[in-house]
Amino acid sequence: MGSFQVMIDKIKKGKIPKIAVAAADDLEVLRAIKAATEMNIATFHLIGNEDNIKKIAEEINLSLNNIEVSNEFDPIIASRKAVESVSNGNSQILMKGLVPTAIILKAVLDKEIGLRTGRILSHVALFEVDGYDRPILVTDAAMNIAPDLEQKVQIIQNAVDIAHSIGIDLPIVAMLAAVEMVNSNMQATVDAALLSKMSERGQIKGAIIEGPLALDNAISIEAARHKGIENQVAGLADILVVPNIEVGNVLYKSLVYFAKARVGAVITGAKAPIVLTSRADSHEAKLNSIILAALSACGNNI
Ligand SMILES: CCCC(=O)SCCNC(=O)CCNC(=O)[C@H](O)C(C)(C)COP(=O)(O)OP(=O)(O)OC[C@H]1O[C@@H](n2cnc3c(N)ncnc32)[C@H](O)[C@@H]1OP(=O)(O)O
Repeated sequence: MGSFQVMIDKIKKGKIPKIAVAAADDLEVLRAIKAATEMNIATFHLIGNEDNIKKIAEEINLSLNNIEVSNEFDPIIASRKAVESVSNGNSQILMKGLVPTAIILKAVLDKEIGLRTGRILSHVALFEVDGYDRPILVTDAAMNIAPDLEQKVQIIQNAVDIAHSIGIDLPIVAMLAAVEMVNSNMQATVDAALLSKMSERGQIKGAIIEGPLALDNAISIEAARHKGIENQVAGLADILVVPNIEVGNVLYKSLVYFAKARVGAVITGAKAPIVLTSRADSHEAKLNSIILAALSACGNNI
């Protein structure tokens, strides 16, 4: 059974969360909401162009009877209203609809109404890739642009927390770079080596961190052996930590478009989980993200 299916069973044992959706007037968003409603894993507060929401809902046979709808044309204001719905306790999860990522994240980081906790907020995507024997997490493909060493520590911790919540007790974290040796001209390799040593010394707990590793050595035992990388974790990564947003975003989209991987993604580290997918992602990706966020919100670990 796939990891997303296992999560659904777990979510149903807890209190069903309400999700505030910013700029919900989008076909793929509403298709995901319809599926989540039918699975009974979430209720919704939709903020967006009400006429468009009603029109799309009718087209896809989504009943709005038990769904709260707030009319708001402007995506910036819709984002702020959705964030407020979470910060005032009306909703337990925030979801991005048809709005650019930076706009909703600015509302999330707003000092007055936002969802800051003092921790780093970061994006964690969970992929099921045919041919890879385990679910794989990728971080950070969407929020932190060029994290420094201290930010990478917190990004790793956020991803490790998600790994624990889906039942990976001691995840293997691969710090991705272009090469396996430390090269002082490539900051990613320097940070990776430091993080690996910090893990060895117990400064980062709950995971084994290894790096620098190129992608092939992180996910293929054969490739690692071929390059003479003799350790117990090379080729067996559960979490891929990318050096910057460009690498993460390209990896995310390569897995979806070339490898046809199934994906769900959340922003974690905030007061509530945030469903954040690309506007072009399918309704399946949005549904999987709702599932991942609902599991985080209900605190029912697998
Ligand atoms: C993969 C599928 C989905 C996608 O394709 S997404 C597409 C790509 N993603 C994006 O375009 C978003 C990339 N990130 C950004 O644009 C920006 O970093 C972001 C999140 C909007 C924040 O930008 P700004 O509002 O300009 O923020 P800033 O750097 O001036 O900081 C303002 C205050 O917020 C804080 N902050 C920024 N990032 C944070 C984080 N990750 N966790 C916690 N706090 C954070 C920052 O410390 C600052 O705080 P303070 O005001 O000094 O107290």
